[in-house]
Amino acid sequence: MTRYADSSEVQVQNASVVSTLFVVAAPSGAGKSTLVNALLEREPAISLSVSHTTRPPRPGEQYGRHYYFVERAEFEREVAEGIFLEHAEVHGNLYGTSRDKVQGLLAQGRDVLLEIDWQGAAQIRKSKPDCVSVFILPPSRIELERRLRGRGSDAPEVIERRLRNSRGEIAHAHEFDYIIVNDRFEDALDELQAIVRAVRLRSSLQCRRHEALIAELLA
Ligand SMILES: Nc1ncnc2c1ncn2[C@@H]1O[C@H](COP(=O)(O)OP(=O)(O)OP(=O)(O)O)[C@@H](O)[C@H]1O
Ligand SMILES: Nc1nc2c(ncn2[C@@H]2O[C@H](COP(=O)(O)O)[C@@H](O)[C@H]2O)c(=O)[nH]1
Repeated sequence: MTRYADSSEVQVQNASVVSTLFVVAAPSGAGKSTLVNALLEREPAISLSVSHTTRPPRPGEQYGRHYYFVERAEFEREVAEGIFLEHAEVHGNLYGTSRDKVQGLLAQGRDVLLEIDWQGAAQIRKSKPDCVSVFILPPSRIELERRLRGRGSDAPEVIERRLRNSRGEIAHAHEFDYIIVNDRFEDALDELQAIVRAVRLRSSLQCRRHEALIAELLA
């Protein structure tokens, strides 16, 4: 097996498996989770990383499915132990991505998607420069507020805080490889899927994936 150090791409010779790490970020309420969940229905081969967080669960959220909900002291211990590939404080709560889970999936040749904030995306870009990052924008501030309030999952003061923070988050949109405006949902979903498919096609056509065939043809 040939591994490319410090890269999100892992090639397994002969099996020609190449995996990609996708990063999706957005201001709260832009529709990132709804888009990602719909993408995973269309593209079930992508694994979604389940984050650790100190945020209390919303009604209906399950431990291990939506998040690993932990106390702040436990999260801080895990940070000290180095278990996170990236971690950040977002809207007053701590969030982090398990290093072992992501590395394990990539090593198996699975594409992995991280739904994280811009600070985590910046950390991932440093350690995994081949990652593919997408920022989701709402079509307007009024619509962002309408979606956050309409979701009905957060207290009014939490919604106010997230709306206030959205300016600082949107200021980092230009750091991402792609931007999608989530106005008409189906259009945004098609665009997200198009990015995934284009990246996969590009990976499948890379020269190093065909080393075994070239060697066989030259033998
Ligand atoms: N294109 C769209 N048009 C109208 N409503 C939408 C659209 N996309 C998502 N929504 C709705 O907006 C609300 C917020 O979406 P979602 O929970 O996916 O946001 P999010 O970006 O993941 O937020 P957070 O970061 O807080 O988890 C949901 O009620 C969702 O159904
Ligand atoms: N840096 C990270 N950010 C994360 C992670 N998991 C989620 N998030 C981001 O936090 C906010 C709020 O999420 P919510 O579920 O409380 O609405 C949102 O932007 C998420 O993308 C993570 O592991 N690392």
